[in-house]
Amino acid sequence: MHPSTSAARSVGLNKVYGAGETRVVALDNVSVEFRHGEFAAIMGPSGSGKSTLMYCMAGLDSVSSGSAAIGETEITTLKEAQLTRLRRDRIGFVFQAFNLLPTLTALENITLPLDIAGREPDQEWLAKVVAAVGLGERLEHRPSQLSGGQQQRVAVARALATRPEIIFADEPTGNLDSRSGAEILTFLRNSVRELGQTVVMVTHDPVAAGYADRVVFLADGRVVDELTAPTADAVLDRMRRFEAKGRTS
Ligand SMILES: Nc1ncnc2c1ncn2[C@@H]1O[C@H](COP(=O)(O)OP(=O)(O)OP(=O)(O)O)[C@@H](O)[C@H]1O
Repeated sequence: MHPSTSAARSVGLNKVYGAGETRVVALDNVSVEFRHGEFAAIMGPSGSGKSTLMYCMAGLDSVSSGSAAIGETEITTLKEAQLTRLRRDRIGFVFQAFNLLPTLTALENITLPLDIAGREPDQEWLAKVVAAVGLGERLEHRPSQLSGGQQQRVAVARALATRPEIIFADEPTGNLDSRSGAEILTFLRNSVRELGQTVVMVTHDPVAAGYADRVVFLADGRVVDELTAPTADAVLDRMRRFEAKGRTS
């Protein structure tokens, strides 16, 4: 889509929570770039700053200093209303909890962001997304009539419906068994490969990270490494090294 530009970028990003005794440096000078058409994973031990990085880069949380951009738009200086619009129009989100509306059907949940934005759906695109979700007749079912994996597929389709510049997914397989998790990861993988989407996913799981094109590793709020074309084994091996280092330092 935009091969030469980045989909999201941070430069020298810092995020500090609290003050005095309770001060926590969640992000320490993080510079990272996610390219258009890339499926990237963010990994690291618990508390390393993965969710904070995602939230700051997606304009869901404020930064303490440094810069964060979506495409060419610097987001740290935007006013709340502008940020809301940017999130609505340019970003898709998938969370660990599926966050579907219980009174709407699966299909209505998928098209909800378009309705909220008052946008006419791109019918061709929507048809592709709906076909990719693979729910068939269950599209008319309500979330409570769907399995966890099916509900999360609806949530991914909802994120795709507006054809956002980038999708941020926070532990999208965290609530799923391994088979449903694999379906979601394949769906995300295909949305990048076949539909040209850009996905950044926070995960704990080396198997999930193995679906990505690239893994960025965080430790203590810093980017400490990255791996291109990762396998689950290579990711696990890297994680073990950081954890061993953490114990000795
Ligand atoms: N709202 C908050 N107030 C104070 N400290 C916070 C807040 N949110 C996060 N932190 C702290 O910032 C650090 C990074 O947290 P973050 O949730 O980004 O880590 P994570 O790598 O996503 O962890 P996990 O894998 O356990 O979800 C942690 O030390 C955490 O305790």
